Amino acid sequence: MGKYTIGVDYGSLSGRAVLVEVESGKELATAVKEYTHGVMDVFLPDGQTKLENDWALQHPNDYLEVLQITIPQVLKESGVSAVDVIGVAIDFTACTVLPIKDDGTPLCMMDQFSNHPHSYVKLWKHHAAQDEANRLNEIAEERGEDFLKRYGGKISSEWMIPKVWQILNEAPEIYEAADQIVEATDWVTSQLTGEIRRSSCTAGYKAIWHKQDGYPSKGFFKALDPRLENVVEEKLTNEIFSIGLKAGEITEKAAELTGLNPGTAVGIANVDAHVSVPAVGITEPGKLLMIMGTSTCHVLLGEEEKIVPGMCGVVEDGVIPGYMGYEAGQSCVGDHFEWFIDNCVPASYYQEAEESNMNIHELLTEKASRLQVGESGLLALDWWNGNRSTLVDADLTGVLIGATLLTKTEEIYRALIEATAYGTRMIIEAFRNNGVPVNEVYACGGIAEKNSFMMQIYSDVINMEIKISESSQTPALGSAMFGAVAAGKDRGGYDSITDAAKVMGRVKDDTYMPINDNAKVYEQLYAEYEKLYDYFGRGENNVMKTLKNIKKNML
Ligand SMILES: Nc1ncnc2c1ncn2[C@@H]1O[C@H](COP(=O)(O)OP(=O)(O)O)[C@@H](O)[C@H]1O
Ligand SMILES: O=C(CO)[C@H](O)[C@H](O)COP(=O)(O)O
Repeated sequence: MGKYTIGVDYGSLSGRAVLVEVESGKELATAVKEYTHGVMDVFLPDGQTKLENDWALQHPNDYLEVLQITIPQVLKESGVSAVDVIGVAIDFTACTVLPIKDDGTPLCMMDQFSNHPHSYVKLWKHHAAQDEANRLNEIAEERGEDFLKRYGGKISSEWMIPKVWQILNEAPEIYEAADQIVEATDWVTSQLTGEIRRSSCTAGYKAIWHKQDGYPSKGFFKALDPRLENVVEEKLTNEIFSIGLKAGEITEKAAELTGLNPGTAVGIANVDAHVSVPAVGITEPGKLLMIMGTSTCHVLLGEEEKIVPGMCGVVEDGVIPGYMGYEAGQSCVGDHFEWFIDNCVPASYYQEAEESNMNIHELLTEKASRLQVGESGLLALDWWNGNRSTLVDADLTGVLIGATLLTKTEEIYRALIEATAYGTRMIIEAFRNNGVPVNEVYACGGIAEKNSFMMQIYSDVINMEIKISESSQTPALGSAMFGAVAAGKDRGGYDSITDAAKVMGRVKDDTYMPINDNAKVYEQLYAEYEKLYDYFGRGENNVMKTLKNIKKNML
């Protein structure tokens, strides 16, 4: 009898489940549920409580709806009986965090807090804790804190401690009422198993936890704010579980919600980017995976703990047990194009797209692909949502240089694509220059799947071959693999993620190869990008921050 495993991937706008055959890695069914509340960045669900600039919240009930709708749907669509599903695991955007009570109830789902913005889930791209991040980085630097090096020299405002501190600063009553502040991936997993077991992946990359040293010292937290001295014991926990372990089993309550059998193995939770690595078959150093969607994450394995300025983090066992897992990223990739189509594309283009039976991205891509490299005379910086790597500064903003009265919409679209490719090259060079080899490049995610023109640009800009994931649901497949590992070989799964990757992870036969002539021109353009990057990003011209301050004072 065949055995099956389910992975659920929670993205920025929707959750997707995939049901996979364990012995072949074949995906039998997929189901998607858009979040009912989407991303809340203007109002709370009451439609009245206004959110400030740089906020991005979600509703935890949307995550439970994903389980309730997609899991029964993949079971039904595949015709697989729940008895034959041996494991399940999830992955999530991160750092996406929420305050909860000890029994798992999110504060925002309690009447007294439902109108309080700080009681909701803070999505990874909630950037309103930048002040806290800045202060944290200053204090850590003054104290010579060793951990800073492991996070590329700076802790991002997207990560756990700045977000926790923001809650404490702006809503001490919420901080006080929370028994724990937890990553959404660990919370949803606890809704399946009945117990919170925090993952080494989320703790390591997002909460400054280290396998040998644990969290930063009490002295450090006290230096941030005396009220934070015991934050680990009071709101986090010292007990961290390695990815690849079993988090528990499906409870009776979770069985009712999902249609799975009680007792089904549940894997320790993962992050969407990291979980994708084994799903493309990577289990060794030197192979960088780009997970390209709303944002892009770059994940890479290494043998040793090297210090790479501006990376997001290096975590032992953070991706594949036995290796150092490196992460870097760009906070705005798909979002870059989304902003453009929402704000800068004339109605005539939409009309043309409709007449040509294309979506607007496809039309703009098609028009942009008719241009020669360098023909538009444009160059952009990809910082519309700040810069995660290598500058770690959410206060940086976008730049477009070279526009004239003749500049066309598709030229700007192409310049924005190119900007994200230059940003990726900057990251690859940072790894290489600091002793972490990048010998091969892989890509997965919505953009790697949907936009081959963009992938060709990336190949030309980085001047390397790019291999593409075979799965269109790579993170969900990775989670399904971790579900099979949680079940273990005795129950029909695998004993390690490396074993699972050998069978279940794969890439397409067709790859992108750099086009020499294009690569030569991109070399010149990249040199100009590098100059702008340093000029605006490293303090020579702080105009972006000055403008932000003026804007803040006007609000
Ligand atoms: N053809 C396309 N070319 C470039 N970007 C696209 C295209 N289609 C969608 N996008 C962008 O991709 C992002 C969604 O990526 P996806 O991987 O599906 O989601 P997520 O990152 O939330 O997992 C959106 O920001 C959207 O603007
Ligand atoms: O920080 C991350 C992972 O560490 C991701 O950028 C975040 O999870 C969002 O992912 P996506 O672009 O797929 O929505």
